[in-house]
Amino acid sequence: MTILHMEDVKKYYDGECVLSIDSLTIDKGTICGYLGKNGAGKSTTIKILTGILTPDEGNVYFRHEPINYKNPQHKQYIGYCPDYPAVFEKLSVTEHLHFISFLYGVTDIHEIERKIDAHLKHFEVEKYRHTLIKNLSRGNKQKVSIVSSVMHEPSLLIYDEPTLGLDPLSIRQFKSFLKEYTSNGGTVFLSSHSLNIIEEIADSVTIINNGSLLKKNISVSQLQGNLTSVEDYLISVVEGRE
Ligand SMILES: Nc1ncnc2c1ncn2[C@@H]1O[C@H](COP(=O)(O)OP(=O)(O)OP(=O)(O)O)[C@@H](O)[C@H]1O
Repeated sequence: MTILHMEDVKKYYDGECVLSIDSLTIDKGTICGYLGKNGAGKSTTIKILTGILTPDEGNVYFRHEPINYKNPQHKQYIGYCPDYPAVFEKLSVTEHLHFISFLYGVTDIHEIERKIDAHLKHFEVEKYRHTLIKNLSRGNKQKVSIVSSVMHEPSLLIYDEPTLGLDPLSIRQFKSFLKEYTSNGGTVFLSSHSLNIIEEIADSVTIINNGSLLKKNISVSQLQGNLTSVEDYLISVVEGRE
């Protein structure tokens, strides 16, 4: 089943077309890796999917309903994490997570506390629960940002380079976090230059270059079956050899 679908979407900056996607579908319950060179258009796509940016042409459908960009209701079903810690620096970790939960209409304090405990434990940052976020390291702020994105139990996670600044142990925790999330029916659209993460957890990859999709929903296990790494595949596609 398709959870998100883009159709004939275009975005222009200063009259120049930086994104032109004829169609893109994200299937429920999968982890879709979104790959491409610097400046290819990944963040622009993600900002359109999350409702941060409005497309200049075309439509985006969430659960088959067109998104109304003047009032993007689908935001409440989406967890977004950019490549920088999207956190309120002046709040403590728990204050921040309570605040984000309230913003999304989650009001059961016990339920919020239960989630905070579980997620902080998962990322081994529970000792910082009362620390002001401004006093955390960059990587720990990023973990709080990741946790913030799931407090309202979204059905779709859209992540733009979420592991920037995470150490190898935290990256392992991040991978198991996403696997658990999808095992409970969640869907993930993950832009990342860390191809080892994509190789390990993604079901499929979609490749963008110069604002257009070159490959869509290519099965990672099929690539592995052909003894092709995601890295080799990405480079050969971008260089026009695939
Ligand atoms: N606010 C803006 N004004 C003008 N051009 C922009 C703006 N934001 C992005 N662009 C341009 O749009 C194109 C796509 O940028 P985008 O940030 O989507 O790339 P990306 O694939 O996410 O790159 P990276 O891997 O470096 O993060 C680039 O050419 C970029 O210079």
